[in-house]
Amino acid sequence: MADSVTSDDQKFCFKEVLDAFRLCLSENKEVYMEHYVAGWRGLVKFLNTLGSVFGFISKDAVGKVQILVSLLKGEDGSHYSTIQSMVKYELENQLVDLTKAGAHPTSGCRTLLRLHRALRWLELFLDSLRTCSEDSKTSVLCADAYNKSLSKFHPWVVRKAAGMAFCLLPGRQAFFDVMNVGTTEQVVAMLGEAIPLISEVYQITEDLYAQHNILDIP
Ligand SMILES: CCCCCCCCCCCCC/C=C/[C@@H](O)[C@H](COP(=O)(O)O)NC(=O)CCCCCCCCCCCCCCC
Repeated sequence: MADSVTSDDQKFCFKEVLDAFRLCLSENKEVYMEHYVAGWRGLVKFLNTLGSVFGFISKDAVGKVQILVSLLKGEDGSHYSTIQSMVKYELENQLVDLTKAGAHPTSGCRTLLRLHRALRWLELFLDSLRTCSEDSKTSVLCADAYNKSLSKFHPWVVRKAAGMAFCLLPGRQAFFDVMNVGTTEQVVAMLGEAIPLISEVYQITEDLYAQHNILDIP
């Protein structure tokens, strides 16, 4: 019994992701970095349960999460408590390469932008998972969401590798099982809760980056 409790604790549960995104927004709609990275950590954990073919995607996401965590925990960490404060601090202190790659390849603004673009893919993918029929193929849903969003930022070779990895995604039911939420109805309900939260975080970040003209950081 104790063993099964322990292994349950270690299992990924989609609720982790939901909770992180629920905590992301402050009262005045700032996005807390701590919870944003916690959301990504949960997603990476999910990805890791799908097998090593997704390793190259997971590695990139982990690297980016680590950069943000180091900034948050570093000596200037107080400036990184929200995405808004990060953008202000890094822009005011010329810590971002705005037009071409240069001295700041790991700025918070650049790193977060990469995850932010992937968040749009996630929003589309989760929404299609929520509404799809029983016989839908997750590989097709995932590729459609990718082609409508993140793919335009990726070179051919990355698009090709991603496309091949998508073909190895488990089917809808196995996918729902890995989410570890419960019945299909419960998964669909939890997706219905998570998607608006993810959308709002996405939109606030998008508007902030647009306002500062930093949506194209190289
Ligand atoms: C369901 C599993 C499928 C996951 C597919 C995610 C979209 C495919 C992304 C392909 C990225 C390939 C790796 C390399 C990327 C980088 O070149 C590229 C640019 O970075 P750079 O400017 O520093 O070079 N990086 C990125 O665009 C960031 C990608 C971050 C991807 C994170 C994906 C996390 C997936 C989480 C799955 C969760 C599903 C949850 C369902 C309940």
